[in-house]
Amino acid sequence: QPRQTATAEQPPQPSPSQDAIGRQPARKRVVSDFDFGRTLGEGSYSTVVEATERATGRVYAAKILDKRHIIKEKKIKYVNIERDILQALHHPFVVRLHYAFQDSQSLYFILDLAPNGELLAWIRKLGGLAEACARFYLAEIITAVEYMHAERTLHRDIKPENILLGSNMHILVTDFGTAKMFKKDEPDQRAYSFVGTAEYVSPELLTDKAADCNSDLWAIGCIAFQLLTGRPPFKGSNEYQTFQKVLKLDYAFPPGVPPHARDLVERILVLDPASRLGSTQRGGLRELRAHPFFRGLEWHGLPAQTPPPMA
Ligand SMILES: O=C(O)[C@@H]1CCC(=O)N(CCc2ccc(Cl)cc2)[C@H]1c1ccccc1Cl
Repeated sequence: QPRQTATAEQPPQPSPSQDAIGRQPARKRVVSDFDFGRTLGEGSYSTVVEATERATGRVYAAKILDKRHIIKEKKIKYVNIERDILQALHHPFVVRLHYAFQDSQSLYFILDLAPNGELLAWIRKLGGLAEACARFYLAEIITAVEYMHAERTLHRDIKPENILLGSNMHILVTDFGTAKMFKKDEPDQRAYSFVGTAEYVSPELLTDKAADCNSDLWAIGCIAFQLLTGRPPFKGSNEYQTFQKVLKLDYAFPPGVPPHARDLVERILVLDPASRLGSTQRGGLRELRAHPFFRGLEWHGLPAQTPPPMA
């Protein structure tokens, strides 16, 4: 590519390998580009540690997976799915994958750091959020899931442990290892290969193993209940007992839940997926925005709003 000679009128054009303002292209990162620090969390197939990029001082969360363990547990497919979906999703409420690399032992996902931890910890600490907080964070969760569904992606394991809080106290949805991204022309937009976490699993997944957008909607209903009361609606002494409660819609509100909030949960936690408020058959999650519980909430521009103080 002969460099064009700069003339008075024609400033030097950056060569194709340089981006617009002449910066170096994004070089493939390697392990030695980072200093790894304290452990932030342990998953069944991964460890998340703080990672500082030496060249810039930027601090990230590094999700490190042991290759031998992944192979032994036959999870290679899930790792590739997580990588592809993280790479494809770009939204302020979805954790961002900055770099992905590997060495002989491990795979590394360099992700946004979420300094304020899991939403679950806040719910437990406060015993449930004040109505204004519950409204705001439920709206952010609905916004994030609506974006994923628009990208033909089912999360399939939405729960307060997978909803992190950034330094600005906005949400960052994480853990896409069990998500499913459909191709544009895929006729059957249902997934048959995975069961989520017992407290948030939908009845249709337990009966006919099929999960779709309405199953993520069910999880939103469970999270709404938990944001308001401090506990998930369906909780048995073991997984089987929890499944029984889900299938029988066996849950009850404690006293003190505002009527509009209760009504919203009751309209989502419906056994028939198509009849749920916000179901794909009823036009999708946007239907939730019109519910009286959200009266007064400005849905547009949530990422730019200041979250209400966590209480
Ligand atoms: O998708 C990519 O960017 C590459 C493509 C080339 C490649 O080899 N990998 C790793 C594939 C892989 C997945 C699981 C195990 Cl146990 C080993 C290798 C992919 C990869 C690299 C780093 C981190 C994750 C992944 Cl999936």
